[in-house]
Amino acid sequence: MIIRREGGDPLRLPLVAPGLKVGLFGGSFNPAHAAHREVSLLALKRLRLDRVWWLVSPGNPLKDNSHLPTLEERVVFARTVAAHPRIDVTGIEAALGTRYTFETVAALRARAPQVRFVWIMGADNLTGFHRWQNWRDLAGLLPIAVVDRMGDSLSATASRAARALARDRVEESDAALLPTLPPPAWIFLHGMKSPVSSTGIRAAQSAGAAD
Ligand SMILES: Nc1ncnc2c1ncn2[C@@H]1O[C@H](COP(=O)(O)OP(=O)(O)OP(=O)(O)O)[C@@H](O)[C@H]1O
Ligand SMILES: O=C(O)c1ccc[n+]([C@@H]2O[C@H](COP(=O)([O-])O)[C@@H](O)[C@H]2O)c1
Repeated sequence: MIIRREGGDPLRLPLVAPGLKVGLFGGSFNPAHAAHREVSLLALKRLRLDRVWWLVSPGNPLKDNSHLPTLEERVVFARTVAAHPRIDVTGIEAALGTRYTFETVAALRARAPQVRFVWIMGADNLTGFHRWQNWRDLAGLLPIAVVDRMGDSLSATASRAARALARDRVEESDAALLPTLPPPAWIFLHGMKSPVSSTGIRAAQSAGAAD
């Protein structure tokens, strides 16, 4: 399996061991920013994860990707932002040839069956989760941690997916148990309300370029 590490060489799946607790944090990372790092650190701490893998997407299947920088450019920059010994920035989806999260997670579980994977996403993604391919089956593949995001708390917790999965919601005080729980199981983690977004950064960059 190919990922890219420092130096840019194609590599395999990051090292795994039985029982390792790994958070999967997928995104366009166009560009990566401080809130991505903050979400990862929050998940590492609250879920007691061993590692977080950033899955830099070849292209979100629900977004227009015509102006997306190359995967390599996004991975290289994301590494400078992540800069943490327990965060691996990867291009796993390109290596697997998957784009939909359900396919990615199914492939990873098949390749590393003894790893305890958790899907991590911001609250905005819970709001639209019911539009993801096979979202109910995805929720049945691995526990999910949703991290609060400025402007998205209410729409996320009242969303179609949140209502459909209401019985599977885990108390926040049990966050450390989430990676070991049989799916479907999900949690909404408070403690972050960052307004930072890639959209805002791109807008500021364009405004700066126009000056
Ligand atoms: N400020 C934030 N707070 C919480 N989660 C965030 C925040 N920014 C991004 N995320 C989460 O990080 C993951 C990757 O997001 P992405 O790379 O699309 O960044 P983004 O800032 O949402 O980008 P864009 O503005 O282009 O949509 C998603 O699960 C998203 O919800
Ligand atoms: O599988 C899907 O149908 C699906 C639909 C929308 C988004 N996703 C994934 O959600 C993650 C966050 O996407 P983004 O663009 O908000 O950074 C990223 O890993 C996408 O591949 C997945």
